[in-house]
Amino acid sequence: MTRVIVAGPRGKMGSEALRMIEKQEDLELVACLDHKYAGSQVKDFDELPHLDATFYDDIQTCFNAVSADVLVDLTTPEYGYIHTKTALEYGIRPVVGTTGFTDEQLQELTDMAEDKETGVVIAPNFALGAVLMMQFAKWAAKYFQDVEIIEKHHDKKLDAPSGTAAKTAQLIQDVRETKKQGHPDEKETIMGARGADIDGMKIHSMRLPGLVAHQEVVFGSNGENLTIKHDSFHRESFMTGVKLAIDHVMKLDILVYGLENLLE
Ligand SMILES: NC(=O)C1=CN([C@@H]2O[C@H](COP(=O)(O)OP(=O)(O)OC[C@H]3O[C@@H](n4cnc5c(N)ncnc54)[C@H](OP(=O)(O)O)[C@@H]3O)[C@@H](O)[C@H]2O)C=CC1
Ligand SMILES: O=C(O)C1=N[C@H](C(=O)O)C[C@H](O)C1
Repeated sequence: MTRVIVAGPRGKMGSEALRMIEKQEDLELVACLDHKYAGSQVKDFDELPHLDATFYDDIQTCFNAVSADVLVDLTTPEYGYIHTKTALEYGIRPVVGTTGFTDEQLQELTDMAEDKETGVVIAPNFALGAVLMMQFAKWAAKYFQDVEIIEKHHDKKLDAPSGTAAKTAQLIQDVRETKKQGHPDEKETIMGARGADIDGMKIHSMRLPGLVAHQEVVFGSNGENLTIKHDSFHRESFMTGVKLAIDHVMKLDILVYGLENLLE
């Protein structure tokens, strides 16, 4: 039995994670970390599963009060980072879905995990289709140098570009040489019109009510375009990946960034 704490239990992803955990015979929810409602039980909330697990609003109090194997963090960039560091200090293995960490923060957490020989999984996207979309994009980038990433999310999202878009760009960078795309003399008459720039490739972030999580990676060459597209229509799409990450993190002693590293 793996004992799990969920941070962000009332959120769109956190509540879905509670529903997933409730269905698993080998996972036990032992506590929740929120910044509100300390002392409440999960079952006190009508919209959450009928589970006996206490809400804590202080991470140290929480970690001192309960024995846990894994912290699943689905909060905000600011707190996700603090939670991940604190979990490592307590020897609790973090599974992090929270996006928006800087490269420096990711490096610091990587070094800390190695130093403590404690497993961490940070996955910018837990949906298996999205992981495949990123891998296909990396493959295509070997043959198509010009690429633009268009990510579309709900308008409650805090970070831009999305973690998935940033990870996709990183995977493409692994195989693509720096190239400034578009006309060499192009000028933006409205700032930002051409999107964010990574080594000359562009990322465009759309935020609209009604969207969940969607991305297109569009490659261009002479007389042809290749579009690789993924849509998450429901947050259930992320839960197979969350369970996979919980199972794997128990066997790891380093930080793994990206679910593709856990797939056969
Ligand atoms: N890796 C993946 O596959 C996916 C990752 N994400 C990422 O997961 C994160 C959460 O997304 P989502 O569920 O949509 O966001 P929500 O805003 O719906 O949920 C975040 C929750 O965290 C709570 N929270 C805020 N601060 C704290 C804190 N200090 N301690 C504990 N809880 C806190 C919020 O409470 P309150 O509302 O009261 O402030 C809220 O309930 C984001 O970073 C998002 O990008 C999302 C989908 C998929
Ligand atoms: O905030 C979201 O919703 C999502 N965040 C992740 C990201 O930033 O890529 C994963 C998915 O796109 C949904």
